[in-house]
Amino acid sequence: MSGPQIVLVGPMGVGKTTVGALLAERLDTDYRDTDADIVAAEGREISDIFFDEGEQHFRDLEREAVRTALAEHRGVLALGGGAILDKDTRELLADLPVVYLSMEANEAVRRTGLGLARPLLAINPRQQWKLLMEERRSLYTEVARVVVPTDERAPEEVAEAVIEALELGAAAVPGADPSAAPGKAPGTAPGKENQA
Ligand SMILES: Nc1ncnc2c1ncn2[C@@H]1O[C@H](COP(=O)(O)OP(=O)(O)O)[C@@H](O)[C@H]1O
Ligand SMILES: O=C(O)C1=C[C@@H](OP(=O)(O)O)[C@@H](O)[C@H](O)C1
Ligand SMILES: [Mg+2]
Repeated sequence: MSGPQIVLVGPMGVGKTTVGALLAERLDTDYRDTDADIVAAEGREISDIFFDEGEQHFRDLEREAVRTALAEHRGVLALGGGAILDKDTRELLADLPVVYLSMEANEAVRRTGLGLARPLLAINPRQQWKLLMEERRSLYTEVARVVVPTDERAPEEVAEAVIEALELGAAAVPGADPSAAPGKAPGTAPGKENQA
């Protein structure tokens, strides 16, 4: 199958970057993060791009970064939290092993903390996070094959739950034949039965 082995989506601070790197290590594959790709290509921090040129310019860069990464990368890929706002991106994600990492609002505020690294949460983070989730929750669910809640789970436990949810366990065992691992039917709508 072409495309990344795992694509992580979910809100800011849920742990896509942290868990993505752990997953790549566990699965002995490469890790890539579209936020990092944008920072490297532009030579500037995301907060500077937001403040200097505005969110829409960032979204344009993000759409291209996601398209390129989906075409090139075969390991674990983490997207920025707002990447799924773009319809073309959502279409590209159809039938890929997309995992929605979810969490509750209290945990989100704890994990993102104060600071300017995430410009959309720079002012009134709790209310902003709630508003963003009202807009985005159904989009994360739409693109995801499985949902993995992260509340009260350490990053290593989240990584383990992702591997179980995608039934990649055999691939994590040295010497095992990954092609023997059963896969979920592509496009399965995530409901309770797909929560890990
Ligand atoms: N499962 C977890 N439990 C507690 N803290 C976490 C967990 N996953 C990530 N974090 C912390 O939350 C913050 C945001 O994580 P990050 O991986 O950057 O999220 P994202 O890429 O989804 O925005 C980091 O400080 C990270 O150490
Ligand atoms: O949700 C968003 O709109 C954003 C999420 C961020 O990535 P993380 O989800 O990795 O924090 C980053 O792309 C930018 O600050 C915008
Ligand atoms: Mg991130």
